[in-house]
Amino acid sequence: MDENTPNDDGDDRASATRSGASLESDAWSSDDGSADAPPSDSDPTDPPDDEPTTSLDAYSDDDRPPADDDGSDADTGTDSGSDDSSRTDPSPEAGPRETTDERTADPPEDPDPSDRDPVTADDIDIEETVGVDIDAPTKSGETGDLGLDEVVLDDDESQGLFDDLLSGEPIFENKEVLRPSYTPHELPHRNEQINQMATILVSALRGETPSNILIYGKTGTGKTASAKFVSQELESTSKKYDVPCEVEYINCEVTDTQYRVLAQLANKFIEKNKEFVGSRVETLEDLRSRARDDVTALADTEFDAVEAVDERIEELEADREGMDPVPMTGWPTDRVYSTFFDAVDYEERVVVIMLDEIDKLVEKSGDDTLYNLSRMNSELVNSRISIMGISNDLKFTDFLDPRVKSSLGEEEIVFPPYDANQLRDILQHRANVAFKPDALTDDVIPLCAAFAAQEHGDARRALDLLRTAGELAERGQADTVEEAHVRKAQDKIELDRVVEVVRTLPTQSKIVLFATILLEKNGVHNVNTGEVFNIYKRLCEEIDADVLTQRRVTDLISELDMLGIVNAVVVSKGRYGRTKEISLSVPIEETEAVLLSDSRLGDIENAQPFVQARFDN
Ligand SMILES: Nc1ncnc2c1ncn2[C@@H]1O[C@H](COP(=O)(O)OP(=O)(O)OP(=O)(O)O)[C@@H](O)[C@H]1O
Repeated sequence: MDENTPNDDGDDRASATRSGASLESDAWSSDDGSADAPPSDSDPTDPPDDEPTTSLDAYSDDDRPPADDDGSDADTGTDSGSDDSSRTDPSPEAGPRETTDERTADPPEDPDPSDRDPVTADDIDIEETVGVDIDAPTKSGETGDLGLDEVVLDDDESQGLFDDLLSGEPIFENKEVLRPSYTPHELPHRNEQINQMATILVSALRGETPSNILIYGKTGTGKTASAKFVSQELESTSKKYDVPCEVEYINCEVTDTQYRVLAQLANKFIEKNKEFVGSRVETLEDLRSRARDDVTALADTEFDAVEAVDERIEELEADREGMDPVPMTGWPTDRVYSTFFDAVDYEERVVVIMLDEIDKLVEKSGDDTLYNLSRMNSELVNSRISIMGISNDLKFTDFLDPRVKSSLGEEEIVFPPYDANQLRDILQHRANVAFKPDALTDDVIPLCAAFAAQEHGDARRALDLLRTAGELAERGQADTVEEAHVRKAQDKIELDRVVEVVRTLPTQSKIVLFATILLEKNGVHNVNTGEVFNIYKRLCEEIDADVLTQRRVTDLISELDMLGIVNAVVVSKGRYGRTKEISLSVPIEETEAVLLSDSRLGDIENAQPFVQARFDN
């Protein structure tokens, strides 16, 4: 679903791109050299922009860790030192001894210059570097004969790197509250859905099997947050009333095969069973020792003699011995299934299995897991299970076996997208905890909410936007977060998304995109498929990649269009038929940098001749 979003945005930008120079006029533009230019135009002296938090940053050649600054100082030092390069000239006239004389002439009182005579050229280099680097004579007022101690002292000075950043009044009170990993205690505008879930799951607290639930809704509509909130409540209430009820959460995007789902569940229950056995054995051992002293300790227990307690302890210990965890690979699936089955049925309990991104599991490995889980209740003796599936793909049940479909969808709950007002409330709740008082100007939250509402009412996006805007303000050492920070944050997040999409493209699509970029960089806008294909072919030959047919390349262009990376419009050329005019919908420099970070495309050292050749044809 996310994939559609860049497409929309891309169209907007594409129209701007298309209004650029015509094919002929800029054909020989002076952009030529820029293919080799560093991708980012960020100012390397601006420390805030250097934070490597965005994926784009990773591709920026301008990013230098602060240590590089020191490095460049060192370079400067060496350069200035090289003014005196004659001193290190190994020619007979300028030997090491002369150098020493020149240097030792500076400090007024050298205790015994003659002692220095045997100094070698190597020694001089070290002194020279140290002298220039740390500027010691001026600082300490001592001689230029510096020891390592001074170097260490100078290091103390570099510890000021973070002082400036720390001294700025921080904007955030608790940034973690805005991160996706934070589970909020309050979920405004989700009361209805939360109550629906609670009404269904309350049967678990009565020892009955709750109906299976399917939760649908677009990304960022609070499905996971609400489901986790309800599970926490369920588990804490079950503890309060001492009812055995547990919730197991599985993210099927990560755990995406039947084997892994069953193994993960089996291991969780094995772990719990071991804990249960451990505490039971402890209690029984205590009982046994009391009963040995006084048999009446067994009154009101299920045991009539100390031997019976012994037997039970032995049984439990044997059980514990047999509780081997399932390895993450290697067992036949039936064995994993039966291990899970035995583990879950070891004790009396009601288990809710929460399968987040359940559509990913079905997509990857079919509906076997769901089938097996949904028929388990008819065979379980002590326990009961119920499935809570969460999906942002409304149609995934179309691929399910009808039996699974009907059993899984006993109850369905839909999470509608948030509108701008709802997002505003959500942001306000979080902002109260996340930011210092008065750190936000009045228009920040409404603007974040409005941007996110345009994108199918995604609360995650709204929170990201608010956090990024805060971070940008903090890095710019601003006192408050302002509208401009939100707009900058919106651009940054959009760019990060583009970078991620481009980075994960298949190589062939990357070559096609690179061909389009090369043309556009040379001022050739609204290129047609044939032109892209010609450059594409040459690039493939250069890096030894398979050359696809023009038809396939046209398909790849359509895919890039669907991802919002290029905009391809079919135009009629009268009697010459129809062709596709392609323009880029993403920022050129950044996209090119991402493409060149691919090891295969990075091999293309100078792409200019390919584009030149196009004009020669
Ligand atoms: N009503 C709400 N109140 C406060 N925070 C919310 C609310 N709804 C969503 N959020 C926050 O938005 C972010 C995304 O929510 P969540 O992960 O629950 O969405 P989702 O619908 O499960 O999305 P996906 O399908 O992509 O997993 C989380 O950080 C969550 O805390």
